[in-house]
Amino acid sequence: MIPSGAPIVTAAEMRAAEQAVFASGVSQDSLMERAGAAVARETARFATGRPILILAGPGNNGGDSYVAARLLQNAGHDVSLVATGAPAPGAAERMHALWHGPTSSLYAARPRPVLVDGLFGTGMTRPLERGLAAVFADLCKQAEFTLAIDLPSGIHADTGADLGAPRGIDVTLALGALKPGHLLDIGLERCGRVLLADIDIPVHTRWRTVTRPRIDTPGAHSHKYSRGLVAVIEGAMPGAARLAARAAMAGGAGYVVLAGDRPWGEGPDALVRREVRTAEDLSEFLGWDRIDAIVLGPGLGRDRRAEAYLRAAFAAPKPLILDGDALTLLGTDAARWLETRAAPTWITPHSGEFDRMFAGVGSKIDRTLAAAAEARATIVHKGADTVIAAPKGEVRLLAHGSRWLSTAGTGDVLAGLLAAQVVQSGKGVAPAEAAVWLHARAAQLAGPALIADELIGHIPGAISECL
Ligand SMILES: NC(=O)C1=CN([C@@H]2O[C@H](COP(=O)(O)OP(=O)(O)OC[C@H]3O[C@@H](n4cnc5c(N)ncnc54)[C@H](OP(=O)(O)O)[C@@H]3O)[C@@H](O)[C@H]2O)[C@@H](O)CC1
Ligand SMILES: [K+]
Repeated sequence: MIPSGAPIVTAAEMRAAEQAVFASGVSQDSLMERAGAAVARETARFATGRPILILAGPGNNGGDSYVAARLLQNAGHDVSLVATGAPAPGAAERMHALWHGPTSSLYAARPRPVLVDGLFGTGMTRPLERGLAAVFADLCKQAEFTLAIDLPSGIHADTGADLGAPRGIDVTLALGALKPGHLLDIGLERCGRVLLADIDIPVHTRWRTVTRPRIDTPGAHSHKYSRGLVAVIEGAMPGAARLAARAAMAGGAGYVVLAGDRPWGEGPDALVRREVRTAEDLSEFLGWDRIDAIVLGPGLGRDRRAEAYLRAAFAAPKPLILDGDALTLLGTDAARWLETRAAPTWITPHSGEFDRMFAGVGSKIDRTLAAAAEARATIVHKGADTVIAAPKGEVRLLAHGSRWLSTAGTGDVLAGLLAAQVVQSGKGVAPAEAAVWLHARAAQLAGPALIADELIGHIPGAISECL
């Protein structure tokens, strides 16, 4: 469980925020006392009287450990401490000097029921040394409850990459703000439950976790067109487009048209069919001024006609949602193509599609942000760690994704749901954030081993939580 709408900052931004606090007259010691007190509070809450082993690394993460150890001991807990080296000069060293309880070296450490990991936090620069990682993993394994201070040692703060983090961390207490490492890559699965401790460090960022949207009940004068018309374009695999169209309907669009060469195909009776057999037919249809958003890509195919459909959709001056085969067709020229569009565009690649379209280095956030700026499109970079990025620098990270979403068709549902949010809530990151939240919530409501068709049935339930 990760707090919704919580700010996310990189290690460097966190350090800068700390420096600003120091510049305002707060000492490093008092900030470390705040951090250590938060750690002690949460540890005590979960320890329920059991003996505690605290691991203290050489940096300020270790400094937090020394504070927590002292406060827990003063409160009557049975605390022992393991130090992996001499504390760094400054606050950590001073906090070390204030600890008067039992201390051992890592290799002499005996497991205890409660383990607090204060080895490394945002300062991890390289993989854990093998011997240390093995002892640490063993102590975690033998503990009944493990809490990591700020980040599990062995998770890269900015990327979530695995630098040797153990399994079995129950709670990670993020200090001041979430870091990308809590939500990305291996970090997402190794942090356990993430709690956020407010230690009074103001942070300014455009990166947040996805929040529940507020959705308006249709007004007294609402009608099918005012609630938005979504056009979904069918292709070689019509089931995918049908899923997108049904999801747009369930997502609250007022009118959904499925355009393709199967004018009397299956689907709900409320789904309007429009016969489109050629790119010319499609261009003519997309010229209809009632259309508020177009979905292209689910099951489109990659043949000549698909390419011509893509060109027709690009030429239409309407909000456009591109997924699946449309993204594959864009290929490595994606950014060049996308940035030519005057109307807003959203693309929803999974990592394979994203990597085929965009180069880039850094974390998933860095790469998605760079691609969004280059393509001038809002990108929903799907995965267990979904990242939404907009051209002007906003980022949203999904904190409650369901692993059960990794089945065929769930992406088509997301594309349709996104179109429904685009026609209802406008530009940029907001509709993408709403769609991603509803999609994830519908998946939770659908439960394990869900299939995409069932997911659609749970969208209204997810919406009802947003009214
Ligand atoms: N500033 C403050 O007052 C506040 C800070 N806070 C706390 O401080 C944490 C950040 O502290 P930090 O910057 O000191 O980094 P930290 O994570 O302790 O590690 C740095 C040390 O580890 C070393 N090292 C790195 N990787 C290594 C490896 N693989 N194997 C071995 N060594 C390795 C590295 O060595 P070096 O790379 O320099 O050789 C350096 O000595 C933050 O997460 C939060 O808990 C909060 O309490 C708020 C107040
Ligand atoms: K840690």
